[in-house]
Amino acid sequence: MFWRERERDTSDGEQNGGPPCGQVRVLVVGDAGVGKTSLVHLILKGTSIARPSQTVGCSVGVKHISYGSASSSSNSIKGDAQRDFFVELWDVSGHERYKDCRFLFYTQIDGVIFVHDLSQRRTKTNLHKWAAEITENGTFSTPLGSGGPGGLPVPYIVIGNKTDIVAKVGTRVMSSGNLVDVARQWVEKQGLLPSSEQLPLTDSFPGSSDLLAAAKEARYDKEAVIKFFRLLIRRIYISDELPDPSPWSISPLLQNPIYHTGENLSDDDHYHRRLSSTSEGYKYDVLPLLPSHRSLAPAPALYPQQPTSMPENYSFQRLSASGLPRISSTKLNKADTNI
Ligand SMILES: Nc1nc2c(ncn2[C@@H]2O[C@H](COP(=O)(O)OP(=O)(O)OP(=O)(O)O)[C@@H](O)[C@H]2O)c(=O)[nH]1
Repeated sequence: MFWRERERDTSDGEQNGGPPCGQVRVLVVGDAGVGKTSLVHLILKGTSIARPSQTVGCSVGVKHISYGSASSSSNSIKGDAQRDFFVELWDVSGHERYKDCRFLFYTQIDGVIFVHDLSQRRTKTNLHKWAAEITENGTFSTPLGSGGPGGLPVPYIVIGNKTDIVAKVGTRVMSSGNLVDVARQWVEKQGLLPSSEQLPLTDSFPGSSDLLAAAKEARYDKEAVIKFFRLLIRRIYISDELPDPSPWSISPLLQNPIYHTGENLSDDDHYHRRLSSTSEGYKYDVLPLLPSHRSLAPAPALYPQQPTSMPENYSFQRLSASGLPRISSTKLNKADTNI
C-alpha cells in the first residue's frame, strides 16, 4: 500500500522537481512499556494501537515527509520544488533482555526521541542511562561539535507519556497541560539540557489526556514532531552554513519554519515493519535513497544495491553494525536553498 502511494507520489514529485531525496534516522528509546511503540504508531498512522505487542529487538517505521515548496519558487531548493524525505523511526525495545544486543541498532543516528512514563519516575531518571548508552555505543551520521545528555552528539526531544494514569492517581502533572514542558523542565533539572535549550515541542503534546485518546481525536501535536524531523532534515541535507550557537537549540527552525502552507504531508505515506534482532536479514519495505541523490552533491552509494525501479518489497541484508545501509549526509548548500 505504501509503495503504491509512493509510486504515485514519486511520479508527481518527479514532475515537480525530483524523486526521493534523503533519509533521516531517529532512535525512539526509553524503558520497557513507556509507550514507544504506541507513540510511533501514532506518528505514523495517526491512530491508536489497541494492544501493542512487546517490541522484539527493534521495530522500524518510516514517515514520509515532503520538504520544500509545493510550487517552484525562489524559496524552494534551487532547481526544484518539493523533495521527499524518509524519516526512519527506530523503536528500540526497552526490555532488559535486549540490553546486550541493542547497540546493533545504534548506527548512523541523526536524532533521538526519548520517551518516559509520567507515572513512573524511574523511567525519567533512566533517560540518562539511555543517553549514555547511545552515546557510548552509537555511530552518528552528522555529529554535533558538543554533546548533549551523556555526550549525545545529535539533536533530541523528550516526550512524557501516560498522563491519564498520572491524572487518575491525582498527581499534579502540569500547570499548563503541556507534557513536553514538564518533560523539559525535568530534563533541565537533571542537567540533561542546558537551560537555554529549546525543545522543539512547544505546544501541548497530548494535552491532559493520553496518547491513545489523543490518537482517537487526532489531537497530538503532530506539527511539533514534524518540526523536529524537519530540523534533522535541514541540518543534514540543507544547510551547512547556518550558525549553530547552541547545538541543542532548534529555535531558529521554530521561529522561521521553512515549510509552506501548501506542503504535502501525508500520514498515509508510511509503513511500519517489525524487525527482529534475531533475524538474519531485514525486510525493509522502503526504497533507499535513490536517484534524487543525483541532484545533490556526489555521495557514495552506501546501499548494497540501488534498484532503479521501485519494488513492492525491497529487502537487503544487514551486514554488520557498522555496515548498515545508510545514505551519506550530503548537504545542499544554503546558498542553493534561499530559505
Ligand atoms: N494508559 C495509557 N497506556 C498507554 C499509553 N501509551 C501506551 N500505553 C500502554 O502501555 C503499554 C506499553 O506500550 P508500548 O507502546 O508497547 O510500550 P513500549 O515502550 O514500546 O514497550 P517495549 O516494546 O517493551 O519497549 C501498552 O499496553 C499500551 O497500550 C498511554 O498514554 N496511556
